[in-house]
Amino acid sequence: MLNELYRPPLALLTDLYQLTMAYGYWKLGRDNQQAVFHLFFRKPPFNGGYAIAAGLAQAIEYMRGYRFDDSDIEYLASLTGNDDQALFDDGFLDYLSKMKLQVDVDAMPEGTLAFGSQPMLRIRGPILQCQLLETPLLNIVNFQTLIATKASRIAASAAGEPILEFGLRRSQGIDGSLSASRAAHIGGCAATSNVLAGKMYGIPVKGTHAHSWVMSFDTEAESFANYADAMPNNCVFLVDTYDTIQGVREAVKAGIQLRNRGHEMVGIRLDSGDLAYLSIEARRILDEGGFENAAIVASNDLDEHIIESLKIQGAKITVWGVGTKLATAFDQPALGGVYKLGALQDDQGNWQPKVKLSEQLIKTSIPGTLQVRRFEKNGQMIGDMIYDEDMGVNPSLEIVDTKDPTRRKRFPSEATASDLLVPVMRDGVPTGPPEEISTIRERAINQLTRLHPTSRRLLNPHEYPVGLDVDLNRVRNEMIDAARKTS
Ligand SMILES: Nc1ncnc2c1ncn2[C@@H]1O[C@H](COP(=O)(O)OP(=O)(O)OP(=O)(O)O)[C@@H](O)[C@H]1O
Ligand SMILES: O=P(O)(O)OC[C@H]1O[C@H](OP(=O)(O)OP(=O)(O)O)[C@H](O)[C@@H]1O
Ligand SMILES: O=C(O)c1cccnc1
Repeated sequence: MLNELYRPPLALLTDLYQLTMAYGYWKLGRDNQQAVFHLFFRKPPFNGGYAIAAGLAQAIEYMRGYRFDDSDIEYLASLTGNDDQALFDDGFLDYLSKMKLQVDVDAMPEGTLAFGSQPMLRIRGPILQCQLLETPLLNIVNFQTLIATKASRIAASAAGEPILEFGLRRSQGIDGSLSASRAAHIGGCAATSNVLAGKMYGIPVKGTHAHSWVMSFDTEAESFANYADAMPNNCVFLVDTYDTIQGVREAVKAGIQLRNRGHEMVGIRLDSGDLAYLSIEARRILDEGGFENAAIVASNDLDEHIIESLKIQGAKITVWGVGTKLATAFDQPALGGVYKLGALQDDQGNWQPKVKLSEQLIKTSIPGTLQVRRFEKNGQMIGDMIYDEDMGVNPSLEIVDTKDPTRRKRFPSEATASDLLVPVMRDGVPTGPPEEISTIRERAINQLTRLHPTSRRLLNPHEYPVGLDVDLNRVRNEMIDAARKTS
């Protein structure tokens, strides 16, 4: 199923300007000029200290099947410019119809902790092809990275208690929901209510019942009894349709009947009112009724901040149902990931680094063919270095902050170091099968334990050190000076 959704023809899933540039490169005979682009964000979302890389499997799936089919070519042939003449000529359309993707992609495996300014993906290949890929790669990776990060924050606030992702009904369209469910699981959610996402991506699915079930019977007691008859092995009773405390008492009665028939009630769900107070009361009633192990699920517009607050209030919630605020990344609906040219090969086959200037240093691009090296000591991540693979790493192991060049840090030589971008595609062919989602999820959880808690905290986290290798920093400064002089 994963293959079907991202299966071609999806080559038109790009901005028109990518095709106008592609046309220009083709006309100039520059279509095969080799280029390197990097995909990165500048600042972790939600004012947090980190992001969790996600979406690579779908990005690879998208590229793996990349082609323009006959109907795509027909559509492109129908586009006209302001003189009503065709936008693209037949030779170019023929070229597109025969084009095979020849890019090399190096990327952070999904579930890797990512920080500002560092490439999560590096795409090298014919400039025309790299350019066409910009928009779909950003579309796929930006959203999943955003949601995986949100889920990770929510999971952190629940401190190990399971989160059920309930976002489907309020998420942004069909793939908005499916990829949100996938990314939410990577970020730490235990299960989803989205059955198609469960089937497609191998995510556990879970569900309770709605208020409509209770309302469809004359009494709440009758609704619980009938639900227990129908679903004895999955009984979570929604107790807040009329009076929550009375609802919990009815759940206990239904639970006793169920137990007499050899089944155990899973728990209850609260969906309104003061969740701290009601969960404490519900716990007492359930315990007194002999249901010490019954779960108390809570839902109702939850996010990491409300969950944190409920925990401080001593809420007795054991399972958290989170929908809207998670699947729509409510407080920051987009990750500002960008895709920038790093280097171009000249006629002699030499790589020429490229830079884009900006008033703000953080927005000035980083030239070169970049790699990210992560340093760790005593099992803790101590900082990341962005370096140019062609220049290598300066033996000083010193980094310079990308925003403030006066801030520098030197890594100890005994620190362990690993490069984060690994080959995932060569000449348009994936280097291996997609990873299991459980492997990705475990990677995210494991890496978080290696990030210092001060960088993990939800509010005003300590900024994890990321900087440029000193040689790369010097070359970048020289290029900035030279570009300013000529502009
Ligand atoms: N003890 C609590 N502390 C902090 N926030 C809470 C607490 N209990 C519930 N909330 C949150 O308060 C928000 C709004 O709750 P509100 O009381 O408006 O809705 P409600 O009780 O569900 O009402 P309705 O019956 O209209 O759905 C929700 O996001 C909910 O998760
Ligand atoms: O609040 P969220 O985090 O988005 O979680 C999903 C919400 O969706 C359902 O409500 P809805 O009113 O749609 O249906 P219901 O009648 O089953 O409660 C559910 O009861 C949750 O409150
Ligand atoms: O199973 C549930 O309780 C559920 C599913 C979707 C949305 N809200 C709740």
